[in-house]
Amino acid sequence: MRTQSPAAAPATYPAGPDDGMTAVAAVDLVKVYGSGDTAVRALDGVTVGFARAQFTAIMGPSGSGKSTLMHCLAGLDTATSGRALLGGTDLTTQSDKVLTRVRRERIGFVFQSFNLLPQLTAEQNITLPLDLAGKRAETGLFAHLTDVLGIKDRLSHRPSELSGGQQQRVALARALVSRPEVVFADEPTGNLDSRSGAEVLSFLSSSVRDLGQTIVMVTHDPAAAAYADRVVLLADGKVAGDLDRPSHAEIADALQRLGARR
Ligand SMILES: Nc1ncnc2c1ncn2[C@@H]1O[C@H](COP(=O)(O)OP(=O)(O)OP(=O)(O)O)[C@@H](O)[C@H]1O
Repeated sequence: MRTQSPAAAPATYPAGPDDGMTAVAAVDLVKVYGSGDTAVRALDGVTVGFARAQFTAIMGPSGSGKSTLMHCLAGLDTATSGRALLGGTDLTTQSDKVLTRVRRERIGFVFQSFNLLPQLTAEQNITLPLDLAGKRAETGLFAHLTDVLGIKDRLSHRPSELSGGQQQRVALARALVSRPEVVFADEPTGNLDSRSGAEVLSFLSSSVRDLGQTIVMVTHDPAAAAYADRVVLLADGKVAGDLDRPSHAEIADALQRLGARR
């Protein structure tokens, strides 16, 4: 394990978050749910950048703010203060209408529960974000993704006719086919057996190498996080660690130390 690689975005920004290497970033991000005595400070001044063409896992104890951070960076939730930057766009100052377009056109999502539309075929699910944006897939990308993901002969099937692993592979193709600036994956292997989960993680990691995709994944599973180039640890709404290409054992150890600190 190294503490810093040349490709890794620094946790703070000597050159500023618009340094051209950073796909998405939080700058002193604060999120408070509720008010008065019942207020919860889910994010307590998080500053972290996620480099282009890198696979980062976000980990931390339950309630540490992982989902809140991802939701603020994806324009699904609004921060209380600070900045959530996607490329040069500060999501915290955008209207709901702009945020809807940003989510549809600039971000790919992969969820634990697949979130495919049941009435559409696999192919229609994959092309839906492009269809909504009135765009076509980059030449060859649809064929490449469906080939690599092994779903070419399943394209006319509906989700109910596919296994969980196949459904998640359809969701991966949907997330990547528009070449989004970042793919956010929320526990993408949470509903899969270990073999299907390993296939999904291998694909995510190869899409960084082969397509230059930027991926940010929230996970509880150290084995899943070990596929990432970098692991950012959260605790109590703050960044509590930043590991460069850690092994499974190093991740498990860091999580244990965080748990013991509480
Ligand atoms: N809508 C909400 N209203 C009030 N409090 C919330 C809300 N969403 C999250 N929280 C609180 O904010 C804190 C951070 O929650 P968050 O879901 O981001 O953590 P997490 O690290 O993703 O947790 P887990 O691993 O259990 O999914 C927790 O204390 C949680 O109870």
